Amino acid sequence: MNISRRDSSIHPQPHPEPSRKLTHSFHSSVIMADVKEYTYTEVAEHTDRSDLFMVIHDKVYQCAQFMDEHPGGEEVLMDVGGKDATEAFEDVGHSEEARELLEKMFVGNLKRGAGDAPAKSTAAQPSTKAQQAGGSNLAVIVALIAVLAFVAFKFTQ
Ligand code: HEM
Repeated sequence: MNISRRDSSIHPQPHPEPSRKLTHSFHSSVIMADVKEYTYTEVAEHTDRSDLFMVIHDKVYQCAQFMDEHPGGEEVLMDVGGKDATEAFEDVGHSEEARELLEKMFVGNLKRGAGDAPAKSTAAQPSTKAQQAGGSNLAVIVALIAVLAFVAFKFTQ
């Protein structure tokens, strides 16, 4: 009798805190596992008006239900069906509202293979920044020339 009571004190019940943490991490991994991954080859199989996938910023969207509603028309969506539409989508300068609509069409993430082209978003960003930097450099040069011309003009008088 006494021995069994002493046994239970040697092996106390586990503290509730770590077990709660374990449950939490278990749930997060279940949520992560729920997000489907598509290869480019899989995305390219969905090009029908009634089943149209497109990739924007490495996320895959099912746009079939949106064809009639798109303010830019269905043709532009058909053109990028089964492809990476990041450039086309960003070139138009879509609003925040358009980006919120995208969330409802999300079906999974793009799984980029070794032979696949790199993300268009990352390829486009440096050139845009370089262009912006080039533009501001030009402004500085023009301002310098204006100041030098003004100083030269003052000297000649
Ligand atoms: C599923 C992805 C897309 C969604 C959710 C979407 C959503 C929208 C929305 C809400 C507008 C109204 C203006 C705005 O709020 O920005 C719009 C306009 C437009 N979209 Fe899209 N769009 C998508 C993909 C595309 C693609 C791939 C193109 C290709 C070029 C495109 C071309 C246009 C054009 C040209 C307009 C302007 C229409 C006008 O003002 O006459 N969109 N889009």
